[in-house]
Amino acid sequence: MELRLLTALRAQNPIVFNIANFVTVQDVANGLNALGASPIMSAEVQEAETMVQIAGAVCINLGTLTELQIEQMRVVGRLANQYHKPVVLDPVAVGAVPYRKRIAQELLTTFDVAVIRGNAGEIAALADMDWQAKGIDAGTGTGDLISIAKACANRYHCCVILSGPTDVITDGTRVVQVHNGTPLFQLHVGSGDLLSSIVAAFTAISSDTFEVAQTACLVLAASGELVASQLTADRPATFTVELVDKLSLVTVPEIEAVESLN
Ligand SMILES: Nc1ncnc2c1ncn2[C@@H]1O[C@H](COP(=O)(O)OP(=O)(O)O)[C@@H](O)[C@H]1O
Ligand SMILES: Cc1ncsc1CCOP(=O)(O)O
Ligand SMILES: [Mg+2]
Repeated sequence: MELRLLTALRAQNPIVFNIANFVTVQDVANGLNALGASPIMSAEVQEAETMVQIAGAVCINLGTLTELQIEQMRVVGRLANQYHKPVVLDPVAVGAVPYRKRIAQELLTTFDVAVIRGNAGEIAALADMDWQAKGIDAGTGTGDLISIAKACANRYHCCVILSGPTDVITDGTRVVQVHNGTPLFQLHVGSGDLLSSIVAAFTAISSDTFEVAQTACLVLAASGELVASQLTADRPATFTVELVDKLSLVTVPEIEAVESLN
């Protein structure tokens, strides 16, 4: 685990170009900004090349995809590969909506991604493994999460983050699990979207994708855990606001004091 990467991210303030969804776009922008990255969002394919050129990394989120946005994703993904900018894909609800799964799998043949970040329902769907996803949420299943994450990583030749109560990070061979977090994340729509964009921010400052994926998971999960530990009741709105503040203020020693991974 390389928490020095958080210090480096705050020093470098990398631009993260997000093809976002209209549900959580501002949460993602504010969370990235608070952490120390520099978000930019765009829905116009005509400016795709400039966006990719100025960005340190790209995050493509399928949350509210449209045919127009899918074409933008194709163009941006190819440009990101051309300019050697890492791409993080957030395959929102591909386990619940066959159309989305088809689009995600088509995109994954169109350009290379550094990381796929999704919940169990989404990662299982991309790996064509049994799971019962529920809308945007993980849903339920009996499969082994590490096997599912590895299968996805090996199928698409990238790092995979299977997020949830425990985040499973794998490059298809190596596995690290981050046990930090809080159930309050499940009451905050946009937690996963924010994590995917934070992963992208870290990929902009280090080429060790497996390392940065773990670090990003730890930073967000530990920040949420620290916020939850100070709340006197499960308040979803307060958690959301406090989380953004914590992303701005959290220190490496604070994270080290609570980190739980194996
Ligand atoms: N029950 C939980 N307990 C602790 N942390 C959680 C829990 N559910 C999700 N998280 C955390 O919330 C963040 C978003 O993950 P997840 O909820 O899986 O994404 P999504 O919102 O895309 O379904 C991750 O940092 C994850 O560790
Ligand atoms: C509710 C919803 N619908 C389409 S995208 C979206 C937000 C998903 O956010 P997250 O996956 O981070 O919970
Ligand atoms: Mg999600």
